[in-house]
Order: sequence, then structure tokens, then C-alpha cells
Amino acid sequence: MPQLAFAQSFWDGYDMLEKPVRAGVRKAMGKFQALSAAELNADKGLHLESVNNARDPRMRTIRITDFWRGVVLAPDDGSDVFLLVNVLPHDDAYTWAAKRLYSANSATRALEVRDAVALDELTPLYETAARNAPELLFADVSDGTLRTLGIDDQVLRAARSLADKAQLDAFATLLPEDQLEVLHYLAEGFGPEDVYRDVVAVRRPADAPGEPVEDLATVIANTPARIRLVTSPDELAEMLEKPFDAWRVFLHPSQRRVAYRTSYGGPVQVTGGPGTGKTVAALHRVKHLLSRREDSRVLLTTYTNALAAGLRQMLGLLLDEDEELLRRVDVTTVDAYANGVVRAKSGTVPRPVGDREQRQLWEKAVKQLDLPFTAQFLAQEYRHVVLGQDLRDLGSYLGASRRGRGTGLGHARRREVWSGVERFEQLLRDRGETTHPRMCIRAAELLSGDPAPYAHVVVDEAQDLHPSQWRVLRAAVSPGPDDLFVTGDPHQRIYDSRVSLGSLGIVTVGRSFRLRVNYRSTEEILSWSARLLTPVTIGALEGEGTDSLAGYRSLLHGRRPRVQEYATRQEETEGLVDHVRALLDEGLAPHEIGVCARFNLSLDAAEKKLTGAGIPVLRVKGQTAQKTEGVRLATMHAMKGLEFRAVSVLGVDEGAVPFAREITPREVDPLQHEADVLRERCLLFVACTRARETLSVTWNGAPSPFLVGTV
Ligand SMILES: Nc1ncnc2c1ncn2[C@@H]1O[C@H](COP(=O)(O)OP(=O)(O)OP(=O)(O)O)[C@@H](O)[C@H]1O
Repeated sequence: MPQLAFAQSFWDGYDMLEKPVRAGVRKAMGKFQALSAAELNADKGLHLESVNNARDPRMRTIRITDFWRGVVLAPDDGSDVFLLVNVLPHDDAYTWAAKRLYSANSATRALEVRDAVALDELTPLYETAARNAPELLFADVSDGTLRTLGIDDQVLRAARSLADKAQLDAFATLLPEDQLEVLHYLAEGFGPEDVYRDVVAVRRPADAPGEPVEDLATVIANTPARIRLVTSPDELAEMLEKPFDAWRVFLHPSQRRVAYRTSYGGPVQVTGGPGTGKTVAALHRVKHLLSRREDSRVLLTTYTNALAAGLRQMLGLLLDEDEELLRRVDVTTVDAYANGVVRAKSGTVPRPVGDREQRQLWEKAVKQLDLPFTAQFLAQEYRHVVLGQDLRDLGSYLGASRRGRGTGLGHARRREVWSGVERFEQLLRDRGETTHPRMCIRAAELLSGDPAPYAHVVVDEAQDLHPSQWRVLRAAVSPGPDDLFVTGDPHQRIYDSRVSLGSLGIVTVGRSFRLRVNYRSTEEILSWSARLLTPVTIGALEGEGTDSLAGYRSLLHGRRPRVQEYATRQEETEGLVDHVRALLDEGLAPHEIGVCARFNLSLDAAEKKLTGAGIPVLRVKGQTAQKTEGVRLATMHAMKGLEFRAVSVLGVDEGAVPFAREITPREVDPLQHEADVLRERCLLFVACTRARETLSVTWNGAPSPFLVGTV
């Protein structure tokens, strides 16, 4: 009996197919599971036939409905896996199939597809242009090196004709997947050894024979990133009936490598720009960890309650709602976890106060003691130095390093600060309250005496965690193999936390990985958003050195961001209504559209106008009922971790982004000033990178200084 496999190219369009076509797919695929190869060939309804003038002699079409055809790659080497690669209207199916050539990559051994006809047509044109080009894109890389990296004759010729990255992008949809990725890496300036390690080695099977003479079934088995083999009728039915979430099945090799490595010697760090699938990798890691021991418990944390609710839902999907597995995972925020620990272990109910109350208490302390500091300065000193290092007494504070703080403080001044700290804490105690970091420090203390409650801790959105939160996480799992798996993106730091993970007992040296392919946004949105960060340097996630977006890219293409200035707020909001209406007319559902601004006040105005125009809206605050229909309205902070098909960022004005009140004056503390401005810049970056297909950025009056160089 033959076997059946589905290529990602099929799934890309499957959810868009109408019901009768899907039913046709199910019926046709059922035959591949029920009939022998000879019976398949003879089946009248299926009508398995070869394609005239096909570049690939293995190409077949099958009948799905009167108008729709499936394109199937049929084995011709005695192996038995049939691969469904696409479902298209009749004529398109034949044209598509005739041009495509499937081949095994000589280095990765995976199955790839190219548009062989278009490549043959275009390459000579580019070759002619290349003769006059001042420079060629791959001039520094030898043919031998390219071949070692899996580049074959046809692709080599095309690659040699390319003058720049834009031309490589123009070829992108024609080139075989793994070879394209190799060329992308080389074009970004990565050396051949890095490319071999990051692109080839992660795909190439460990037991690949020296010579790539493998049958189609083996090559298909070598391609888990893009092909799924179906083993039973039940599996087939389930796959075709549920909405297909590609992230559950097809992992990029770099995601698979980090998520499914059997075991790590200690903490692991996975970084990557927005939308590179870090959350997906974290979820798959949880799945893997659960499969390793039957009784182990896992803590999975993220930054907000809303994100935790989303993660819980995704984990349910990934684990097929297996109650027993799900019971072994706690999905929560670090603060909520710490709160629970303090309640359970000390019998007291912590009452952490918010930022505004803290600010008032600091003001009170300053006034009562007549201190020569602002409340803002003391609050920052307390957060970064005192709580950051968990300093408990004046002696420790006098001797502490104040790295990252931009003003020197002699002993006399430090004593004054410390008196403020003591007064602030006394005021809190008097009210029976605490702060979130204090609560976390307490939780870490309470955990440290007992056996650690979890075998593994997986941390998503790690970039904004405060040292006190890391202390809780460190205490929740014993140091050792597979203790911590941390994902985050320092380019998305939007809260004021500085950590040195090493100093907190979380050392990831030798276990740090980076994801570079964005699955969320189009290249147009990505490259525009990335320009917001061009002028700045971003500190690394672990607190030492810097990070970068080198090699970060998307495989998706679409329209350029809409960047629009308005004279007044009123006009801007009216422009928003027109834009949203146009998106709805294009067929987007209201909940697929996100509108965000720096302040709730701007959102109030947008809400009023949208509602007035009969467009349903929903404010995203904390936990949002996912099912309620309505355009999502959120502050930039609340956009963290979310994504929408279309995002409108409103009010990107000089006075709002950065928000002056959140910026420490340079004269008060120059380092803090820089950090505050950077944080606001990252906030705009986070907001813009939530968009999948359409991004609109608008302002009224003078634009934000962060837009310089992007418009
Ligand atoms: N292997 C994959 N195949 C298909 N889609 C994927 C894959 N990995 C991730 N995605 C999709 O890409 C989008 C971004 O993924 P994810 O949220 O994991 O990225 P992230 O790196 O955590 O993003 P951010 O840092 O911006 O929050 C999601 O829609 C996710 O479903």
C-alpha cells in the first residue's frame, strides 16, 4: 500500500479552499490510503495522470472536483510515498506542475522545489546585466564552497548572475528552499562555516550517507520542516478537518533543533527578532520535556496574563488537549507565580502596589525626609540597584556597584538614599502592601529552602524580566540539565529592567541560539520596522555584549507600510476610520485589525470615531475575550506578544513617542535618559512588528523623531 505525505505548499492554501473542494481533497486522499499503487493508477475518479511537458517526470495531477486538480509527486524509483504538493484550479494546476522541479539537496538531503522554467528564462537576462555590474553578490564565494553548501548547477548559474540582495529577493520565489536560505545567509555576510552550521548541519540527517543516492521516500523523510507524512486514516481525517496550524507541524530547522534536542547541560537561551517563532519553539520544548519523564512538572511563564491565556490555549492545541499532559504544566506570569508561592508558603496574601501608588509613596518619603533627590530618581535607584541586587542593609548598599546608573553617589549621598529606601519600605509596611519585585524576592526566599517544585522552567518574553523575577525562576528549578529554557528578544525591551543572567546563576554560554526567519510579517513591514532601530545598539538578552538583527528576514511579501502625516488629530482619526473600513471591505474580520497608540486617551478618540461609523471595537486590557468580534484597540504596551493581519499605529507624534514624562532628563541621569529613550523606540518597534500583512503608521503635526530615516 502506498504512503501519503503533504507538503507545506499544499497547506499554505488549504484553509482558503471552499468546502466542496476540501471534501474532494479528503476523498481523493482517502484513496491513497486505501488503494494499491496499481489501483490508484487505474482509478477512474482519481484520474491520476502525468503532466505534459513537465520539468519533473514524477509530476501527476489528480481530480479533486470538476474544476480543481491536485498536484502530486509520484515515486518512480520503487519507493512508495506519494506527496500532495498543491491544489489549484484546473488550468493553473497544469501550468504550476509543468514548471516545477523537485530535487534532493546534495548537502541537506531534503526535498526542495524550484520554478525551473522561470529560472531558465530569467538567468540569461540577469547574466547580461551582470557583465556591466560593478560588483557581484557572491563574487567572494568560490564554486566549490557553494557546492559544499548544496548549491546545484542551475542555482549556481543564477547565483552568479546576481548583483545585489534586491536581485536575490526577486529570485526568492523561484529558488529551492534550502539553497535560497544558504544564499540569503551568504548575502548577509555570514561566512561559509557559519552557513554550514546554521543552515546545512541543522537539516542534514546525522546518518546521511556520503553519496546522496536516496529514493524519494528517504528524501521526503529528510524534510520534516516542509513535509508531513500521514500514517493512519484517523490522522488524515483529523488533519484535514481541523483548521491547520502550520506551527504545530512544520518547524523551521533552527526551531526544531532548539526545541527537540534531547537534553541540554544547563540553561538555554533562544533569541530572535519579532515573529521568528520563539514562542512556538518554547511550546514545542515543553512538549518535548513532557515526553521525557512521566512525572516531571513544567513551569511555562510569559509576561502578561493575556499572553499566558494565549499560551495555555496554544499548548492545548499542541498537546491535542491531553489532560494528563496539560495537568503537568503551569502556565502563568512570573508575578502571579510568585504571588501564589508567597500565599502558599507563608500564609500571607501579598498586596503589591502599582506604579502610580509607588510614585506617590516615593514623593512622600522625599518630602518627609527633605531628601535632595527626585521621587523618580529614588524609584529608579531602588529598582535597579537595591532590588536588582537584593541589597538588604546600608552596608551592602554602600559597597554595591551602581553599574548602569549615570550619576556618581558618594557615601554621604548613599546614606541619604538609604534613609529614603527605609522610609519607603516603612510606608509600604504601614499599609500592609509590597511591590512586585519585593514579592518576587520573598517568593525566591521561600522556595530556596525546599526541593524545587519543577523539573523544567520555560520562559517566554524573557527580555523584560527584572532580576527579582529571575530569582524566582532560578529558585523554582534545581540547577542542572534542562533546568531553564529561555526565549526573548532584546529589541523588544519595553520595560526598564537590567539583568546580568550570569550573576543570577543562569549561565547560557555554549547554549545560546538565534532564530532569523520571521513567520509573521511581510519583508516590507519587517525591513521598514527594523529601520527604526538602525541608529541604536541593543544590549544582549543575558546582559553582556550586544545583539543584532543580522540575517533577520521574512519569506512573505506584500504592500509597503502606509506612512501618513495629518494636520490634526481629528483628521488622523477620520483617516483611521477610512483605512479600517477599506480593510473590512477587503475581507478582513474586525478582530484581525489592531489599532494602537501610546496613550489610552488617543484610543478613546479612535474608539468613539470607529463606533460612530458603525465599526465594532474591543479594548484590549488584561485578559480579552478572544471570541468577541471587534477591531482591537490597545496601547503600545498591550500589543506585546500579539499579532494582527493589519495594524494601525496612531499618534506617532513628536510629543507622544517618546513620551516626555517617561524620559529621565539628561541632566538628572544621562545613562537613564538614554535607556528611557531607547525603551520608547523599542516600544514603537514592538507595535509595528505586530502586523502580518498591512501596517499603517500615522501622526498629526510633527512626526516622532524615531521616524527620521524611515519616511
Ligand atoms: N514553523 C512555523 N510554521 C508556521 N508558522 C509559524 C512557525 N513558527 C512560528 N509561526 C507563526 O509565526 C508567528 C510568530 O510566531 P511566534 O509568536 O512564536 O514568534 P515570536 O518570535 O515569539 O514573536 P514575538 O517576539 O514578536 O512575540 C505566529 O503566527 C506563529 O504561529
